[in-house]
Amino acid sequence: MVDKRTEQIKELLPVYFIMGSSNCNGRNPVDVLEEAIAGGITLFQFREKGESALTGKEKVRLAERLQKVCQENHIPFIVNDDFELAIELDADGIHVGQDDLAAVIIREKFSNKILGVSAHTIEEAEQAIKDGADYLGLGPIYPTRSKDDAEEVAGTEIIKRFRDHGITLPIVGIGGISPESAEQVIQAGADGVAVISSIASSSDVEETAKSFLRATSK
Ligand SMILES: C=C1C=NC(C(F)(F)F)=NC1=N
Ligand SMILES: [Mg+2]
Repeated sequence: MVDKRTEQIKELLPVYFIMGSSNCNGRNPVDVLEEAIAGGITLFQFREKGESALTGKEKVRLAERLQKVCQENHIPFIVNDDFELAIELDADGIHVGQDDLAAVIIREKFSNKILGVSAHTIEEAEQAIKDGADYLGLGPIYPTRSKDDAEEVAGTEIIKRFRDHGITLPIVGIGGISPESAEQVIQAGADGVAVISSIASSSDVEETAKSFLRATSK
């Protein structure tokens, strides 16, 4: 059964750029996002994390500025973890991990929005599907420098295993993915790659985003 919602979500996942102020090497995150969009990213997640992360009003103001760039370019704006912020901004969706607010609660309050869930086991994936998740984030596929409390490196094997188990929900791989390794992530059965530092800290953000788009176009 070809589900329309699933197809719509799959079209958003090929190059899923994730970023916060700490990923931009001191550059203006608005410029970085504009360049990434010019390079063809298909989805954006605001993830303000790390010791230098903005908080309170400053975080909201940056989120609003990045959301505006996304709206001007018809790129959905997803918020990581922070449900209050997602509601306050009327974001297009939210991404939560296993230690964040339960997906089932979010699904109730944030009904027709995009809901992404990080999963490391088949059980977590099946629970997320029951809770109404639109896509799963699987990883870290390769060693990552963007998340200091990442689970152990899974390799593209995790994607194959979930697909072989019969998980058909859209999947995006995350963790240390480069333009060179992106194709293997797609070949393993993912619908896209989620990228933080390879794009955000690139010396040519637009070109790097373009190379991911080429690597993930089926
Ligand atoms: C920890 C994360 C894992 N996966 C994803 C996504 F790529 F969106 F699925 N985002 C996160 N913030
Ligand atoms: Mg989280």
